[in-house]
Amino acid sequence: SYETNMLPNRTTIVHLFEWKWRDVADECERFLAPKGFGGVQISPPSENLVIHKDGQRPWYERYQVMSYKLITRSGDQNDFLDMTRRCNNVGVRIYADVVVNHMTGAYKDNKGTGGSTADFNTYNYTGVPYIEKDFHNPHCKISNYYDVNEVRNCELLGLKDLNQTEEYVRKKIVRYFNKLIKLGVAGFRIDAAKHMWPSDLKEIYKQLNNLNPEHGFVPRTKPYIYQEVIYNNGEPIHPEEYTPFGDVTEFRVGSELTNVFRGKNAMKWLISWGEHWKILPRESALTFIDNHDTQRSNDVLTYKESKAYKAAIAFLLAHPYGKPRVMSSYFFDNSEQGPPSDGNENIITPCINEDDMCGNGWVCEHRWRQIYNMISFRNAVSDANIERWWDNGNKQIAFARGRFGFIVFNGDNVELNQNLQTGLPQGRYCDVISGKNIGGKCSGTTVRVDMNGRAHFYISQYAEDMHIALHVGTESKL
Ligand SMILES: O=C(NCCCOc1c(-c2ccc(O)c(O)c2)oc2cc(O)cc(O)c2c1=O)[C@@H]1CCCN1C(=O)/C=C/c1ccc(O)c(O)c1
Repeated sequence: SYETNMLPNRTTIVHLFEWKWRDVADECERFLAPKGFGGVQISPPSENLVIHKDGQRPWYERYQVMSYKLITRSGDQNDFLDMTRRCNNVGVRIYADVVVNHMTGAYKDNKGTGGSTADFNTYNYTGVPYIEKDFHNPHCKISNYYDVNEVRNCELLGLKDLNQTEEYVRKKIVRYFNKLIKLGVAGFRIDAAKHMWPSDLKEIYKQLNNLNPEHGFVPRTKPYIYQEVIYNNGEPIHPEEYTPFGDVTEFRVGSELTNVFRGKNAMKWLISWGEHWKILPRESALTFIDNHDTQRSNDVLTYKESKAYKAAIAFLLAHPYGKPRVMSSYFFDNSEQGPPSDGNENIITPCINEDDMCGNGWVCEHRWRQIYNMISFRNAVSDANIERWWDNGNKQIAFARGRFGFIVFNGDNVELNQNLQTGLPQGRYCDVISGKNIGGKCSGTTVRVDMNGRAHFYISQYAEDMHIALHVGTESKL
């Protein structure tokens, strides 16, 4: 299993999708560090093609690479270093989303966010430089996901497919990764890893430098690598091909938990959550409910179904399986819509309202009390086992994490009214879902645990949230 390089009592990554580097740095200092977040996944920092579609900049332009220059709408190399310095200073790590499977598709304009140009027809990318020999030949498009050679050697959607088996291409990619390592990142999200040969990736990772001790990393620390491998039932390419040299994004967590928290599958089955559900071994799994891509399909829960979404996230964070990442989005009503921007196509800075939530187009799920309070729950319970599982045989469940935390869910269409054994030390606790401990008083529900660890729980089927969570950290225990 792979070390995430987060500080000891931090556990969770937040994906600040499309945020600017200066805004990430501000968020690290004013919110993420105080709330105990472990790290930030940032959008691809490499120069991308400027795409105009229906009068807007579609979000996926950032996955069409023009060069490895650190110039995007999120900022330039100086902004990047400012972000890593300030975030690492407060113990929040930076994980870069890196796109090295391909360059761009063919497009009517050929301008990059850093001014680089390219001739797509002759596969000539002057900003790197790459020329035709650096791409897979003969050129072909992926049409059959059951042909492993096609998936690796052909173009995804016409995106020019680099040949990572070629020494020159490997060198360019290694140099790009090592530049980011020198600039203080803690690791990488390898975009479209499924479309690259495992042997090539393994060879590339072997040439990566250790993390930069100037950013607070212990000398000789390896970057944390998690690889995007979307597994669809029956496809010949399996995530296990990639786990010998890095972690893998476990998409099935999002789809399975969506089924349960949308009520399609009884919650009681979650007693066996984990490898028993035919998902990756927990030490290799980067887990999430939704990501920037899947949140645009209707296949998984997102901020748009907020009650079920908050409960699914709470379960993800309360359960020891995997290394979780939470999504932080901007509002969108069409699937190609890019981030909130001004009249000059500049991404606008999220504004923070007096209720600590974001405004001007940003959802900022990570600032929802029901979500950030579960980050500190996960930190507080650390690696304690699941104990004292209870369920009503259907859609009401509860479980403890050792003697450090306890969580109850009511997904039924009847009230939950139970006296349960929590295993927690005697005392009064604030439910961190309905409120928080403010100066020794609970702004939401207060739960008394008696000397035998028992407590009474009531959750109406009409309640704003379907769950209650308690833990021994100061956010909860009075
Ligand atoms: O309809 C679309 N795409 C076809 C279906 C999604 O296929 C894509 C997959 C993909 C999807 C499913 C798979 O099983 C798979 O092996 C690959 O990975 C990508 C990775 C990229 O770096 C850039 C891309 O354009 C894609 C992509 O289009 C729209 C319009 C173009 C971009 N796009 C999108 O929907 C963009 C999606 C996208 C972008 C970045 C990602 O990291 C990602 O996972 C998906």
